[in-house]
Amino acid sequence: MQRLTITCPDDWHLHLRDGAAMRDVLPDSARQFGRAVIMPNLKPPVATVADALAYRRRILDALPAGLEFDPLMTLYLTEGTSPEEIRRVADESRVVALKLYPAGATTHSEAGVVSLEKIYPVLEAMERHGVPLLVHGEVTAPEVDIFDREKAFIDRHLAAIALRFPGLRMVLEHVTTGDGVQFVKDSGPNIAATITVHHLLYNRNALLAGAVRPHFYCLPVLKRETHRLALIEAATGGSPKFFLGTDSAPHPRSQKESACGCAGCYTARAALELYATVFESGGALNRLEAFASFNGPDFYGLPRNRTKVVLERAEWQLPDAVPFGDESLVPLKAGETIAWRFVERQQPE
Ligand SMILES: NC(=O)N[C@@H](CC(=O)O)C(=O)O
Ligand SMILES: [Zn+2]
Ligand SMILES: [Zn+2]
Repeated sequence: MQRLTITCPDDWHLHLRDGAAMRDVLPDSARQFGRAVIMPNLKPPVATVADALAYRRRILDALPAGLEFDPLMTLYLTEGTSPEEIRRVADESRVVALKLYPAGATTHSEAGVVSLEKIYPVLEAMERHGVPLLVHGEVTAPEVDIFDREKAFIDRHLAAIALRFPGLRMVLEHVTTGDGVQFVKDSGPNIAATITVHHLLYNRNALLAGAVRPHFYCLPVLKRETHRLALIEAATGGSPKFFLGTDSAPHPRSQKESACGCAGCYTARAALELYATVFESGGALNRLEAFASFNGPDFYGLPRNRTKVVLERAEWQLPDAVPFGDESLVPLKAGETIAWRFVERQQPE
């Protein structure tokens, strides 16, 4: 049996939700990942250090005994965020970044930013204090085609922010295009990106060819094959600027299989196994550890994990659905057989 032992990975972009739904999904992530950057798009948003620490406490209270998991919290950047709040973030190691959602770009982004110029004083404070800005990089202008919204965001906004705040550390979250990859590669070491496993596995045909398949609907939306190949090259190519961020985003089945379905793929059930599959088919299994376990902590200035995880090449079948509060949740690859299986986490000797 082929086995793969790597340093315990982290998930640098995760949606855990709250309450009973969170209790159902949290173990999937906490089993595989040592830490995760927890997205703040709750309703109401996690907007202050006090909110983030209260949310972190709820996560730790919901963590099953025996699992070691460190939630790295983020704040939702609004036009009301104050530069003083940035100083509080800089002084609080349990809060690691702020998340920028352009208003209307994605799930629970109503509280997001309409006018980027309004947050320049906050960006200036973040640059000064070394606090990273995590970006959902899509414009929302109705005349811009949904498949072009990432590139338009880079051209219209991200490039200008990078020029104006040259020391600002930024992560282009869930990068989905060759244009995004190129922007990150051409930028300094202060700019990086996370890559989801669903954008590595699928192009937009999965969503639209033959039938509309709502479980493949996420934002940014899946792109054409050339972009998927650019993402694979970025993830497996050895650059330290790209790291693992699942963007696992659970929504109840009833809200996915709907005339107005929510955006988000639930990938946490088999996240590491699916990344392993992608790296294996790219002939780059030896680079999985850097992508999953080294590049993220190095960018954030955090220590790499000391525990290890073991995967084995053994087939298993994902469930058709899993519990999610009062509802059910359909994982990515529901009912399908996959090639890698997570075995265990090992303590250092
Ligand atoms: N990725 C998604 O499609 N959805 C995310 C929000 C986000 O990360 O944009 C969610 O919270 O559901
Ligand atoms: Zn997003
Ligand atoms: Zn997300």
